[in-house]
Amino acid sequence: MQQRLYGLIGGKLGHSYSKIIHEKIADYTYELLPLPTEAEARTFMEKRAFAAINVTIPYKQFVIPYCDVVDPKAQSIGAVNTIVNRDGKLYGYNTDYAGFAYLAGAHGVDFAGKTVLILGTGGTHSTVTAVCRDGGAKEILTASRTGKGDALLYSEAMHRPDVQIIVNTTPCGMFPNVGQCLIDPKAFPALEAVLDVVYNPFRTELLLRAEDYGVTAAGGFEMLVAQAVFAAEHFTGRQLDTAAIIPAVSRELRHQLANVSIIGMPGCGKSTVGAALAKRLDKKFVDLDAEIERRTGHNIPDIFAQEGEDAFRRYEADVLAEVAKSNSQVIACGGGVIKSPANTRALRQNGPVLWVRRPLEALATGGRPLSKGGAALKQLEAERTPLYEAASTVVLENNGSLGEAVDAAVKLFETDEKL
Ligand SMILES: Nc1ncnc2c1ncn2[C@@H]1O[C@H](COP(=O)(O)OP(=O)(O)O)[C@@H](O)[C@H]1O
Ligand SMILES: O=C(O)C1=C[C@@H](OP(=O)(O)O)[C@@H](O)[C@H](O)C1
Ligand SMILES: [Mg+2]
Repeated sequence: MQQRLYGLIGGKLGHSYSKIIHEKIADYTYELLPLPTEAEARTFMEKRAFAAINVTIPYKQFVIPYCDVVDPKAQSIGAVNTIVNRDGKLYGYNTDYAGFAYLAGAHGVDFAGKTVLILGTGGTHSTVTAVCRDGGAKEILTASRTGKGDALLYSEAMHRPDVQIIVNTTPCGMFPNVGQCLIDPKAFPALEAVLDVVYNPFRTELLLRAEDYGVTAAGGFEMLVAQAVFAAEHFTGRQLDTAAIIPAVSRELRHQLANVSIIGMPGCGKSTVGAALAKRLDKKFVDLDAEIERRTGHNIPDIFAQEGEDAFRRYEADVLAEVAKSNSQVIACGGGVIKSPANTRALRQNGPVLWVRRPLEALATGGRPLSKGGAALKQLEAERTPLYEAASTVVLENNGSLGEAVDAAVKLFETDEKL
């Protein structure tokens, strides 16, 4: 019997971060245990050959009858995500509940007296409903694709101007199908906050739009870490300093996974600083212009000369959409990337956007179709400054040596709390 087995069961576990998270907080080895079919899940649960497991889609309901004792909260929600084997008896808990409550609390979202709209009717819907209800929500509305039962259609939900908090529990906007969302936050005049249980990307399209609209927006990453920390307490039977551990682990992992995107005027040093920064942060370096040249088989001046700027912008948007979904990269963009709002959202979805500023007279101009120098460059700068300002989250003044610029960029990233 493998009584020391700790891990995660679920249908497909390809991109799970649970192993990394658990091994940061506890000293057991944590295995990813994919069980593609229900027959395999049944055999696994019947054998009980594990010390403790987490459970994910599609088995959170399925495992309940195998538990000898089910925590009342998990029972009423109808989902178990944590099972501990104590002397052959299985104890089931739901730490997603506390994980979601943590996420809301960490962002100052209080459900008391509020009208909440929950998107989706799947597994996480009942967990989120329980947190909202226990938190004293005034009214809880649900929207779904079919509008079956008590649910509204998404189109109907858009006509509820009383909605103050929106929670997405669907996989819409999740990697690899980023850039999609079910409703537009702009349709809700009383909106205060949007929470999304999706954690990859860090900011889904729904959250990016909510941020643009000026309301509190938080993704599921801290919920993922929090549910794991609460599960680790059950696994080990020890109380952890959750208030300190959850933010520390979230912060460390976010820094590890985040992209840093670099924007700024053509010739300001994005590619040069970016390549050095990637080495220092141990991230993959992607130069967007080089990637466009690689994928199209043409160099940038030729694309401008033969197909024009509009065609170049389409290549740029397509390549960026693909590149920006992956993690742990430094992405040096071309100077004009900020001309499209969809591009700036793509950059922002997985980390900070660094604006490199360099005096106009110091900008390199060679091989740059739009950098003719003189008055034209000054005009370009005047047009783009507000766009760089709006798209960026941090600013790097590149007016000393290259080494100084790279050191400053590393420091800006390491001290960034808004990743
Ligand atoms: N602080 C700096 N000191 C000296 N040269 C710099 C500095 N920053 C950038 N450069 C130089 O400017 C040129 C343009 O840099 P590059 O990274 O290609 O810019 P971008 O990608 O923004 O167009 C390169 O030759 C680079 O070495
Ligand atoms: O500013 C721009 O519109 C452009 C900047 C260039 O990249 P750099 O900023 O790296 O020179 C390149 O993408 C293209 O020539 C268009
Ligand atoms: Mg460049």
